[in-house]
Amino acid sequence: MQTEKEDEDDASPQECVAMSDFTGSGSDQLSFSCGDKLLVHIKSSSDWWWAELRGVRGYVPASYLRPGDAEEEDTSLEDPWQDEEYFGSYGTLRLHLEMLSDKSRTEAYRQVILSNSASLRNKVVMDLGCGTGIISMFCAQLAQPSVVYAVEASSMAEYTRQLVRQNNCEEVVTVLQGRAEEIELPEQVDVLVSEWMGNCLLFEFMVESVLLVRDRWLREGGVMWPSSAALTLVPCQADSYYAEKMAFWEQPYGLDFTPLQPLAQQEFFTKPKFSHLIEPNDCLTAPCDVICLDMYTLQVKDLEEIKGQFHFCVEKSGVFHGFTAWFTVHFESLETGGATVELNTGPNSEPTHWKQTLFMLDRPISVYAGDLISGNIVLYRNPVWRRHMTVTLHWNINSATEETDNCQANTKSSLYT
Ligand SMILES: N=C(N)NCC[C@H]1O[C@@H](n2cnc3c(N)ncnc32)[C@H](O)[C@@H]1O
Repeated sequence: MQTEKEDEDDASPQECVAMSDFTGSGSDQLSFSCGDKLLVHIKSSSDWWWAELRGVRGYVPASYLRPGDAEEEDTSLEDPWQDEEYFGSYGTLRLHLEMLSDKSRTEAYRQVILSNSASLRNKVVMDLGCGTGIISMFCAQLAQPSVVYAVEASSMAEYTRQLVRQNNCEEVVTVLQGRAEEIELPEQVDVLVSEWMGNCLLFEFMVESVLLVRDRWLREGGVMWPSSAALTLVPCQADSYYAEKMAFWEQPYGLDFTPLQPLAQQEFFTKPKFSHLIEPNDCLTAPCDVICLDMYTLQVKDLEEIKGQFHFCVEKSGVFHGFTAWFTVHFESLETGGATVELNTGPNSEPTHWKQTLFMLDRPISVYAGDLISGNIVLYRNPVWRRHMTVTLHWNINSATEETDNCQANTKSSLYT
């Protein structure tokens, strides 16, 4: 409960920076990510302060914060892009095997090249973040571009050169090792193709590199592949996940372990579950595209905070365990009026290695046909760790049944680690 004092607005709140992630428990604690800038209004005690982050107030552990004007600690020594770890992970085969084994993803890019093969003749292409070079080699095999600049920052690039030679593509494909936004090309490109999508569409924020390269190397009238991207959300039930992580503690081996359930909620339900596979009939409503990105107009500054609204009408009564998110990207045709290719990572399409992302509610709630779940989603890019973001969901449930015209305000903030 807020004391009288905390209701007052203090004269001059102090800006502090979070030194690590914190996941609040209960409704009066405020969650934040490492690097977030908070406004401290009241230093209620030596341990807990009353603070504000992006308009939401709550208690925060004082030990997690340092004054905003304090000397940057050794975190400034670390790369905010964590490139060593990031490109290191792409220097091994594990992630490339996962991506190449994803037929839905890889065949979609193949289909894009195939269906535009005639128009690709004599075109200059860049494959940004080419990995093993699969898309570049599709271009060389299925079309006749004049050149494909296959750009790869990780040490995989040296193997990519071998694969290009091994598959007789060296006439067309030139492999360049380096961060795409830092390399020099001899010419502008007609087509910028990249497979940049991460969990929840934006995680990794490779999309920033795509935008920087677009602005520097894509010629006037050039084509972006993907051309657009959408993040889709749906309220869902997640019985098996709930049973596995929460109901489990009710009576393991005949004992009552329910005192551990608050811990389980904190540990398992406060962060998103990547690689969740939702069944179509887990969806409680029709899904809604909450964020739509136009790859021709999207700006890097827009990535700091991306907001989307949603209004869901419950189609069938059930248990509302959480929200599931996925993305869809579209590849426009090089020919006017030509067919657009779609890569959809949702539950009604072939599964992909991204699967879907599940945001569990702190506690499930029964909903009934006709109930309205409306609110908004905000993707906040981490101001320090530039490949990370926080996803915050605010929603209300307006019950359709007369007896309970409850309108509960709820907030869920899921931190990406
Ligand atoms: N979520 C994804 N699609 N990740 C694919 C990332 C692939 O692109 C590479 N990559 C990511 N960012 C960049 C960049 N700015 N420049 C060059 N290669 C990059 C990365 O090494 C990996 O091979």
